[in-house]
Amino acid sequence: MPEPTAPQILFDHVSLAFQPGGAPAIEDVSLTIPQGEVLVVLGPSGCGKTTLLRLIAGLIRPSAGRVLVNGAAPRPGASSATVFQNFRLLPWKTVAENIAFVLPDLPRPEREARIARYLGLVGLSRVAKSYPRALSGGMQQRVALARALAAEPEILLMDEPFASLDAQSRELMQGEVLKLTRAGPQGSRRTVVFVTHSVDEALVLGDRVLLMSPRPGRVAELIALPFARQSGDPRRHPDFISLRDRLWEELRHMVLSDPQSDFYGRG
Ligand SMILES: Nc1ncnc2c1ncn2[C@@H]1O[C@H](COP(=O)(O)OP(=O)(O)OP(=O)(O)O)[C@@H](O)[C@H]1O
Repeated sequence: MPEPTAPQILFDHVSLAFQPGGAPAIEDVSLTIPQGEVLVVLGPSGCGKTTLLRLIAGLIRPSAGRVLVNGAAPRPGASSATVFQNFRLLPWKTVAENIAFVLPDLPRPEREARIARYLGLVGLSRVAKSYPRALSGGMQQRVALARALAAEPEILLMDEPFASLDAQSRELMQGEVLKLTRAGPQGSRRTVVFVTHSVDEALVLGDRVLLMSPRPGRVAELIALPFARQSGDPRRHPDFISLRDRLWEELRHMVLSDPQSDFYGRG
């Protein structure tokens, strides 16, 4: 399979401080993400994972350096859609209306077809007419995922989207993300930047893993996964366990050596 090459997302020596002159949340991050890649971002709490997503979404601008998406500064809502951990469904709208809300410009038959397609994909066709309060937290999160997918963005930004799901739903949803991102020829595949705290999830879903170190957030390592896009369960690949152990050890070390971490100096 040919390697994807075009840098759809470019970070060029990017630093960001939330307060002018304050300590940077992320510092000197340089990175290219080709079209169609699934990049999983892993790192201790506070290392700037969400900040990275918000920069790609165009919600914040770098204090130094450049972020480019398709060669231009990103504009909110232009080429990406985000699935947050804290799904933001509108409580006064039904499940179907929540999804319709992000598709205002589509003619009605097409809009309804999209709603049906993506609700089917997340296994929730039967609750289209329900209100969010009638659904479990996990089901609401799947609606939020369907809503982001239904917009069919070029880039899908996922911020711990499965953190609140039960183990079974989480695994099923990971399978759906894999189907979505693996299907289709290069060029038609969606680019995904996926933030997680789970090393296993990172290794199952990613083409590459970006490991970030904290305070300020920097690129600690970029790892091309040897089992990405291969048939079969990546967890059975001979390199899976050793890579998982290594990443765990690096994360553990980062947390134990961070003076601002609750676990500083332990272990
Ligand atoms: N709006 C903001 N104003 C000031 N500081 C902020 C703001 N948003 C984030 N920060 C700080 O920037 C740093 C990076 O935050 P960010 O949320 O990107 O980290 P994260 O890796 O996603 O954390 P977590 O894993 O806990 O979600 C943290 O120190 C955080 O306190």
